[in-house]
Amino acid sequence: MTQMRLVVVGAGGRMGRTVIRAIAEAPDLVLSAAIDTAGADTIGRDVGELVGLPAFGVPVSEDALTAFAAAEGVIDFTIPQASIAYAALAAQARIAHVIGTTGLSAEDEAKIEAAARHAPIVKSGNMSLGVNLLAALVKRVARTLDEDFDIEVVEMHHRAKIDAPSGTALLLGRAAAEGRGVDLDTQGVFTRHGHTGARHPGDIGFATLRGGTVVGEHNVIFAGPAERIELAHKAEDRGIFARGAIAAARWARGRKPGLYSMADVLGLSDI
Ligand SMILES: NC(=O)C1=CN([C@@H]2O[C@H](COP(=O)(O)OP(=O)(O)OC[C@H]3O[C@@H](n4cnc5c(N)ncnc54)[C@H](OP(=O)(O)O)[C@@H]3O)[C@@H](O)[C@H]2O)C=CC1
Ligand SMILES: O=C(O)C1=N[C@H](C(=O)O)C[C@H](O)C1
Repeated sequence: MTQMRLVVVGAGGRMGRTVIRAIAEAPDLVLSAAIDTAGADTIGRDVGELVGLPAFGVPVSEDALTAFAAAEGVIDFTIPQASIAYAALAAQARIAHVIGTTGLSAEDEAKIEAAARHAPIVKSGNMSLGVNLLAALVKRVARTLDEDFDIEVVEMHHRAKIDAPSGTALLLGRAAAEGRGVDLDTQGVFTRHGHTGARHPGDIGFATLRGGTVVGEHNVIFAGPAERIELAHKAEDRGIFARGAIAAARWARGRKPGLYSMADVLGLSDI
C-alpha cells in the first residue's frame, strides 16, 4: 500500500507538534500539510523546524481546503469551533478525520455527526490504549456493583487546559453510566459548593484539578460500604495520544462514512 498522506491541523499546538513528530517516525505515513490558525506566527515556518527536527520542506499553511483535497486523512487536536469547521471540510473532501479535541457542546457533536454521514470520523476524548482499556474495565465494574457503590471521577491536568471536566473524565463517566444502565446527563454531578446536602444515591460525581505540567491523570472511584475500588490511568507523555490518533487514521483509511470511537479502532466496543 502507498504511504498515507496526512494533514495535521493545530500544527503549532502541544498535540499538533507531538503528532507531527510521530508521523515523521512512521515509514507508512507522510505529512502532506500542516495547518495552523490563520495569521498565527507559525504560518510559513518549516514544519520540521517547528517541531525540532531537520527541515521537511513543508511550510505551515492556513489553507486547509487545498491541503484536504490532496490528503487521505486529517488529525485534529484543536478547539471545538475549528474541529466542526474541519469536519465539514473533511466531509467535502471525503477523507478520514480523527478528532481528539475536547470540550465540544451538544450542538458541536450534532454537526460532527452530520459530517460523519459523508466521511469516516474517529472521535475520542482520549486516544490512548490505556484509557480506552480503562473505560472498558470501568463499564464492567459498574455493571457488577449497585448503587451502594458511589462513583466519583477525579482528574488532573496541566494549568493550560481550557475545558473541564476533561474529555477523558466524561468518557469514563459515560462508561460507568452505561455499565450501570443509567444516563450520565441526569446522573452526572459536575460542581459541588456550599451546603450541598448529602450525596444522592446513583450520582456520578466529577472533580477537576488543574496545575503545573501534568499530562493527564484520571481516577474512577467506586466507594462502597467499608471498601473502595479505584481504577486509574496516568499519562506520562503526549506520545500515547499521538500514537492512538495515528492508529485511528490508519484504521479509518478507505472505511465507509460513519462516526467511530477509539473502542472501535481497538476492538473494545463489545466489552
Ligand atoms: N483525545 C485525546 O487523546 C487528547 C485530546 N486533547 C485535546 O486536544 C485539544 C488540543 O490540546 P493541546 O494540543 O494541548 O492544545 P493547544 O492549545 O496546545 O493546541 C491547540 C492548537 O490548535 C490551534 N488552533 C486553534 N484554532 C485553529 C484553527 N481554526 N485551525 C488550525 N489550528 C487551530 C491553536 O492555535 P492558536 O493557539 O494559534 O490559536 C493551537 O496551536 C484540546 O481540546 C485537548 O483537550 C489533548 C490531548 C489528548
Ligand atoms: O488537554 C489535555 O492535555 C488533554 N485532554 C484530553 C482530555 O480532555 O481528556 C486528553 C488528555 O487527558 C490530555
